[in-house]
Amino acid sequence: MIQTNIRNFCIIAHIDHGKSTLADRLLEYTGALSAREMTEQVLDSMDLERERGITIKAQAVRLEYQAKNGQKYVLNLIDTPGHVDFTYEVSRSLAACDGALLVVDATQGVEAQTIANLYLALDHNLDIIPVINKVDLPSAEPERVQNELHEIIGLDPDECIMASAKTGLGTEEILEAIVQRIKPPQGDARLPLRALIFDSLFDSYRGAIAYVRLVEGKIAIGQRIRMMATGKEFEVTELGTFRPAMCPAKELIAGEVGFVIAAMKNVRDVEVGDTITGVENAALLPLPGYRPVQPMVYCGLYPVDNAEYNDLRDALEKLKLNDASLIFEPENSTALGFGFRCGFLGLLHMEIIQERLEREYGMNLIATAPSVVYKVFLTNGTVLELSNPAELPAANHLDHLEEPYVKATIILPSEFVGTIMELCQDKRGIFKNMEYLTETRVMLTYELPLSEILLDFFDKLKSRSRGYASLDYEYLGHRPSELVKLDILLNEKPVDALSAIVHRDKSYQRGRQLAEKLKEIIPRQLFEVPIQATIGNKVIARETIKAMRKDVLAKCYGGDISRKRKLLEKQKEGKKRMKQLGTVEVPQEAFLAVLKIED
Ligand SMILES: Nc1nc2c(ncn2[C@@H]2O[C@H](COP(=O)(O)OP(=O)(O)OP(=O)(O)O)[C@@H](O)[C@H]2O)c(=O)[nH]1
Repeated sequence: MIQTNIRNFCIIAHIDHGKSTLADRLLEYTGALSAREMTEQVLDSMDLERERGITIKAQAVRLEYQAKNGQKYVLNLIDTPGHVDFTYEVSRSLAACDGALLVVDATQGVEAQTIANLYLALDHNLDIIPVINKVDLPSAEPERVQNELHEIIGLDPDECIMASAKTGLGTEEILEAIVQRIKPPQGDARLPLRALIFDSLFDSYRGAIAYVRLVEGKIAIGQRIRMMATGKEFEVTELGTFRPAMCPAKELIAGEVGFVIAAMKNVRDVEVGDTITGVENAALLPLPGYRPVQPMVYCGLYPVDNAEYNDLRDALEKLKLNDASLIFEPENSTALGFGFRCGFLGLLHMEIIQERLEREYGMNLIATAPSVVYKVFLTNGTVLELSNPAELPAANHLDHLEEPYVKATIILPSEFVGTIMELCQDKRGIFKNMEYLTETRVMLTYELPLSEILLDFFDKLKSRSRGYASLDYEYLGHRPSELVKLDILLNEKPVDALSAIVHRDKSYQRGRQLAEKLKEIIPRQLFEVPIQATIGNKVIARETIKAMRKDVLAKCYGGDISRKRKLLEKQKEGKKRMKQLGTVEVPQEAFLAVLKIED
């Protein structure tokens, strides 16, 4: 019993190559939405996503299409996140599909993320339909892109569909290709239930909602279900499909994509990648590929005003309801007071959470520099996982440290190869491979410490390649590294929130630069403030902030009162983000100074 009239597919594309626009065209063509309703792109639903123009949460929509052969088909489009932070979410969305549209911008060509996601799709055995988009643009070079796809993955140039998501060119051809070239779902509805959770959402009335792909069996309202990884059990209260609004159904069967609601209190009850089975007639094995959430990047978040500590905790708890990958625990810093150490999937995820805390919850925050997770091997044989550099035990207790490494894939025009290789070398990269994709485009593979990528790798990559290089990376594992702790003292007092773990070879240089940078950033105070950088007990750099009488009104010559008020307001604004450390006032940028150091 196989559902021959269903096709489950996703769209793989590099950022800005036109995934959302193409999805809109498909929705419009199949009548899922009228043109008038199409004022906004449907699949990116969070405000922040729209503003940043990226896709964060995977979602799904069901299209109905009458093919040229006269048959009706149900096409489930599963949206995938487009950013390297969300690789695991991407892999779960791909696992829910049988085929993928590979969208490549005809003016840009294949990029690092296209390749990374394409390889993921091939791993999942998806049928690939290459779509060359934006052929309406004068600068489009569809033949070159066709060639690249042929060189890189051996795709037959004749298989490529020329399209413009803007004008609608190629839309029908794409829909026909989905029906003809993507295999129907293979699972049997008579087997015990196995449904893959590929995404989840929190609704304040209904609790957590699971987005599922039924792989085998059936699920019906009233059925008792079990989450195979967590063992939690629930009773199904609502089911249905997305068209794109939620449309209720009595049951879902193998091959279908839809949602399940079962009085689940928060998104941790519905972990992405987990398998739903029945309490009765349970499946023996879960679907492959589940992995618990693993944050890669941590930072400390502290309220500027200590009285807002409880508000911050409430806000984080609310965000966590809807974001299973956000992790936080209380932390105490001598410099910053009470706050939280928060774990994120990557830098973008971190920025999004910070921005939401500030915008949606009105928090005024100090964020410390992001850190990776180090493995600390102590002389007594214990191993610690450490995400806060300030907590590194003293050197005499340390046997050695390990830091996370990633495999980085960089695609760039060949003229920039020299400068980018130099950059990778400088970031402690280990060269692995260089491959010409075409005459003018090169793919470089390096192994790099994740901490170097967090620093400023991406910005430097972009500036050195005039924006043309693209980067993707995946976690390889932890490796031993010669790391030391760099401390900063302000006014003779160590500031724990400014401590950093750095490579021994770079520690002196980093200490000097950090002291210089802090001198620039920290405003003059009423007294002289020494800044010292130390490793162990050794001072490796020293700067002094000269004393100054702060008298902003002096500039006004006692004249215009409105101007005076303006200046005072401005000064108040400037103060907001200041944190009083002992007797010294330190602005937010100081805690991120370590990220902004120029080589
Ligand atoms: N001229 C032209 N512009 C297009 C076409 N398709 C998309 N665009 C434009 O390209 C930009 C990026 O398109 P999106 O659909 O937002 O890209 P995306 O791949 O969904 O981006 P992410 O959501 O970040 O992954 C938008 O400004 C679109 O209007 C096309 O076929 N022709």
